[in-house]
Amino acid sequence: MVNCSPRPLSPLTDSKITEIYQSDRLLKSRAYLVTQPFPDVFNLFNVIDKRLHRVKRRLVGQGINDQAMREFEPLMLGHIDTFVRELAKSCEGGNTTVDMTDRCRYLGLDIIGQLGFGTALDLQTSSKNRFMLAGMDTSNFRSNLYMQFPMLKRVGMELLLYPFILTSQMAYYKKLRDLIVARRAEGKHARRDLYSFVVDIKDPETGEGLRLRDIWSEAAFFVPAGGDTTSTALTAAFFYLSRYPKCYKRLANEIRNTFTSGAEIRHGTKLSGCTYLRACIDEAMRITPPIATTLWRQLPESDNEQPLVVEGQVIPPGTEVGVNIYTMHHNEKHFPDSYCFKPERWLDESPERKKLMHDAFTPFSIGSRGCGGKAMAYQEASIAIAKTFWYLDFERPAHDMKADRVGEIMQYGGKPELEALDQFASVHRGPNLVFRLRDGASDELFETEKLDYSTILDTHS
Ligand code: HEM
Repeated sequence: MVNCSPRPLSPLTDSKITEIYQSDRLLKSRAYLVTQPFPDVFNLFNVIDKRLHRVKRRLVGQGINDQAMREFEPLMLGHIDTFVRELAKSCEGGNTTVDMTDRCRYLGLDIIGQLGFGTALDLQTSSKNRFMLAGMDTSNFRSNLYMQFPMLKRVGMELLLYPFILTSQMAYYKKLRDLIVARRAEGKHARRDLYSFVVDIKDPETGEGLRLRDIWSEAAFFVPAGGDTTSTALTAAFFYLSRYPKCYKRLANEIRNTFTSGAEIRHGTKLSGCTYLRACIDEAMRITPPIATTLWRQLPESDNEQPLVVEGQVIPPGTEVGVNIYTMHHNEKHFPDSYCFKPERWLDESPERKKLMHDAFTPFSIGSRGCGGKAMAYQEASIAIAKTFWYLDFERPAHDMKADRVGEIMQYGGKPELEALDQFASVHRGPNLVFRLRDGASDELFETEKLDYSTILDTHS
């Protein structure tokens, strides 16, 4: 193994995961600070100070907790129905292949735009705002580069990147700013969107509220964090289900025997009873984590009175420690035959083996800095996959070998894997799939176009 980055290696054990990510003393590494747009602007992602983090997290949490998700669900359903209708439209006029990375990213951004600013960005149905994806990619690439090699930012790498930043990233940043300005004009609590919670964040020491640049910085984190992570979970699930026919069949049976209509597919006991669906999502995120990287933590230089011990090793102040998510998810001790897509492992194994798996499965990370949007991610992914299986069938484009291979790499033992590059969030292409409407599904699906989702009430206990 070659360590290319100027970072310490991170030996892999599950007890390290808890000792590092649940430690009260280890904070996010100072490397996160390279993502600050200005030295005095912190967002929920890069804030290191514990007190300020708690204030931000508490307020933002109100916008994405279970209750908020229940209220937001009708609007989420509207975007997911559009997702399925757009897939169904690809069936018209022959076998058109659909790149699922694109489709899932459009869905992700439409949902986060709605949740964040109460606005429909309409990436799924119009190309107008799709430039946001390229801008977001450049922004993630740049942040990841500096997080891995903080020195590059200091030596003026920015000047070299500037021409690229100018074009795509600046257009994306301007769009975020325009969204905020438009939302601000409506008044603070005109809607219960994320903006309405974020805007109440105050510095615990000074009591000062957020400036435009602070809100912009929160948005610059939220859009990719909420919009472009669930999209990877979804893309990966479609990838593996198209390559494992037995899993496809078992999931199709579960969905089609649980529900009696597409409209019934929403948050509630029937959906949470679809245990194979949940196992497929977890297994897809295990093999292809939406964030596959090492989340570095650090003991502050000032914390030097008591030695910090992680698994018997003293961690000196300033040293960065972390466990790589992708590598842990492929640890054979926890996941035998780890390159094989086996949703059954989450259901059929003994309690001891299940514990071993859960100890090592951390796509959302754990501890106080773990993901705030886990409930939303599962809700969105479960409904999108279940609705797709309800209305459609899909398969690989057998007629086009080249299209079929997009995004695929062969791993050990000839196991197919969705190729994902670690740019903090995973970057991928494909899979290309061909869809077919199920018998009798067309009428119900296209009826959804006429629905007013804001009138759908939460009828679940
Ligand atoms: C499958 C989808 C998702 C995955 C795998 C995921 C994963 C993660 C991970 C690994 C972190 C920790 C990052 C770090 O330590 O630097 C994180 C943080 C976070 N995520 Fe997610 N995420 C997902 C979806 C979402 C969604 C949908 C939202 C909300 C709209 C969201 C909101 C957040 C927030 C607010 C944090 C910061 C938590 C804090 O520091 O307090 N995530 N996520």
